[in-house]
Amino acid sequence: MLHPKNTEVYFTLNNGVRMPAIGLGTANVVEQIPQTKQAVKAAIKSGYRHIDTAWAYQCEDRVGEALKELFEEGVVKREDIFVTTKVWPTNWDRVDESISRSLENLGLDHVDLVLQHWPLCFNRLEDPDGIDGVRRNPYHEDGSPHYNEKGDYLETFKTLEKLYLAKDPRFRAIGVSNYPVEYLERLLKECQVVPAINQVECHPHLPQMELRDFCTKHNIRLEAYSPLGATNAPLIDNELVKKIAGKYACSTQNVLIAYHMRQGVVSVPRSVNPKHIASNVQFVALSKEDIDTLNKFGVENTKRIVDEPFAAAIPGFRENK
Ligand SMILES: NC(=O)C1=CN([C@@H]2O[C@H](COP(=O)(O)OP(=O)(O)OC[C@H]3O[C@@H](n4cnc5c(N)ncnc54)[C@H](OP(=O)(O)O)[C@@H]3O)[C@@H](O)[C@H]2O)C=CC1
Ligand SMILES: O=C1O[C@H](CO)[C@@H](O)[C@@H]1O
Repeated sequence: MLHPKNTEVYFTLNNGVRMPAIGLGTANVVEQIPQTKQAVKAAIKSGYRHIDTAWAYQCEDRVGEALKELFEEGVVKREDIFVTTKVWPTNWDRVDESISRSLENLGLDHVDLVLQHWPLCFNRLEDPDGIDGVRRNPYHEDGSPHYNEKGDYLETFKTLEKLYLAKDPRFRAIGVSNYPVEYLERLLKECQVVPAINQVECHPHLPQMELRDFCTKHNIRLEAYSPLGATNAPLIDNELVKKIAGKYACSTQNVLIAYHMRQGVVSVPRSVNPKHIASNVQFVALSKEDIDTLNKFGVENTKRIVDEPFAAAIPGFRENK
């Protein structure tokens, strides 16, 4: 039986916008930021039609340069691709400006999706080495996060909602990231627009079963970040994933991506290696039984890999640290 490539699979969001099920992640480690442009070009040429970026990744300009060249070369048109950007917690009360800044960096007149990056409000500490002169991750001298104590994390989504309802042409859909169930419950009580996406860490060590069920029930699509286990892709050496990959004669990377695709979850594996980028598109018809096995493994061996001390205020993120 012929299967599509991962890049040919699309999911429909709750407002009717179609989103490619796989995208290229661009949260490159600092030394690799200059490689972002060639990674985006390699991805689009391998069939990807979705780029996941953010103001905080300091590479929107490089994503933009790649897209500009691809448009000029006639490889793709703007309407063929899906671009996501995000509003960082230092910009929690400057949503409008943050979106404009991202568009300026990207050289685009609109993105497809804007996410609230984290349900947090940071103080803006001036820092010449920061982003746009502001420290990205602000901490007090004692190491505690520099939260804006008067800030309410939901304000950011409420502003996105206001712009969305006013038909702001700068984006087509809005969503959140790193929202646990209790924050989504509050959001659904206080807002009219249901987020199209909740982008969270998700992989066989963190299957997010409760959050996934909640999102499915409320028509919020889950999107998996760090699908390979973040930098250096540690999950590609997981013994259970290796065993399952053996059954399908595919790579463990392909199983890790299929795990999401087959459950209706968007995923955004990052790579700056054109061979990896191209190989990550191989579709695997992972069976329900194998997905259940991976989910059971995650429930019994739950492990959050991405550990951000600034996330301490969010329920479920750092209680055991
Ligand atoms: N909303 C949020 O708070 C967050 C969002 N994200 C988003 O999710 C994306 C993905 O998550 P991220 O944490 O970056 O990590 P991933 O789980 O995507 O893993 C990235 C690592 O996997 C390696 N890799 C990729 N493909 C292969 C392959 N085929 N074989 C071997 N190694 C491979 C990459 O190395 P190489 O370059 O050498 O291929 C890189 O070291 C981010 O880039 C970002 O866009 C991530 C974290 C938080
Ligand atoms: O999106 C993001 O990527 C970085 C690195 O994992 C993290 O701080 C942020 O949420």
